[in-house]
Amino acid sequence: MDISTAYKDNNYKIHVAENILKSQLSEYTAQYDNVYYLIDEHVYGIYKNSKLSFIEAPLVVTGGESFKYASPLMHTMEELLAFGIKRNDLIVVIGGGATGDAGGFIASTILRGVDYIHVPTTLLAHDSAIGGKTAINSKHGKNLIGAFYRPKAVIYDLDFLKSLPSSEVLSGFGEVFKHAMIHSPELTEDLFQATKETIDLKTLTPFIIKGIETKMTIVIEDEHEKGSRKFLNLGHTLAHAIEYKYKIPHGQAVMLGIIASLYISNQVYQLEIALDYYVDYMKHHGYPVGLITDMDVDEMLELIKKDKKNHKSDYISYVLFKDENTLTVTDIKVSDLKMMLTKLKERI
Ligand SMILES: O=C(O)C(=O)C[C@@H](O)[C@H](O)[C@H](O)COP(=O)(O)O
Repeated sequence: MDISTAYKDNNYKIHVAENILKSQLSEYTAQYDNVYYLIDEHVYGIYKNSKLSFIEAPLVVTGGESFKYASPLMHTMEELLAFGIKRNDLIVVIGGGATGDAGGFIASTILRGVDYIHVPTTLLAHDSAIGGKTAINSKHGKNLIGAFYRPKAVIYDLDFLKSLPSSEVLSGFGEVFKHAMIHSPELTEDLFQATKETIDLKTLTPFIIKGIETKMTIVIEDEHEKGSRKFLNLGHTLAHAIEYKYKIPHGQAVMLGIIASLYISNQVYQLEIALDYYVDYMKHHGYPVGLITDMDVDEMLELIKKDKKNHKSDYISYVLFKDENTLTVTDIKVSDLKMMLTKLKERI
């Protein structure tokens, strides 16, 4: 299936299907004199003699989140410059969300911008590869350095998902779940039902596609996150802090962050969202819900204060439900948030 973006210009396609990488990629690479491949070391280790054997001399980069720091990033940039990369060359980034974020950041800054193609290899990356956000981490927190920079295409070969360990499936599913919640209560309930017992990749394809479409619609209306794109950060305010502190996979932290968002929505907007329904479901699937009980609220707040959505000192901009169908971004006083997170710890 191909999904096309609908920006005013500079559009690109998201190709989603099994076993499409080589054939689909060749349609793009044929247009460039030089193509540089940045591949996550874990992905390359698994597929170098099979799906990726057609790639000659790739740059194999540090796997996962540890690639998203200045030092490994500069190393790869220096390598690209040493090879003589030119502005009219292409970079193909193959890996999960972290590789995509950092690879996209390299493409957006090297020579002030070189074309790139995302080849996401994880479930999580059905989210991060869409919408042109690139990022690396700082000692002050996650994703604090980056740019908006559209790829030339996204080639999502679902075959890669078959080798994912269960912790990665759980992580990616966090973003699938988030997209369903953003889409509608009906889609969320369908997803609950489809995954009541197990999260099985075979049943997820329609939800992944729906997730991509949901995200695309929002990103096209607000590419630079001035308004509705902030809704895509549902659950991320606490998630980024938990992920940064406890080094758990991003989407697993997002699930914990969603619990916090629902609890805070109930408090701020006097809603009656059945928190236990969500908490029990997440515990059943093995999400580390206990970290909410363990977290040091002051430490979390220090990280949350650095969130890019914040625009007023002493207030945190939080994505909340104001009714069961409607998301909103609400500025919450740090002292009030401290009280609510402390109560949530006791509530879980
Ligand atoms: O694309 C977006 O916009 C999102 O907010 C999607 C998030 O799920 C994604 O994880 C993003 O990288 C995190 O948001 P950030 O803006 O704080 O980096």
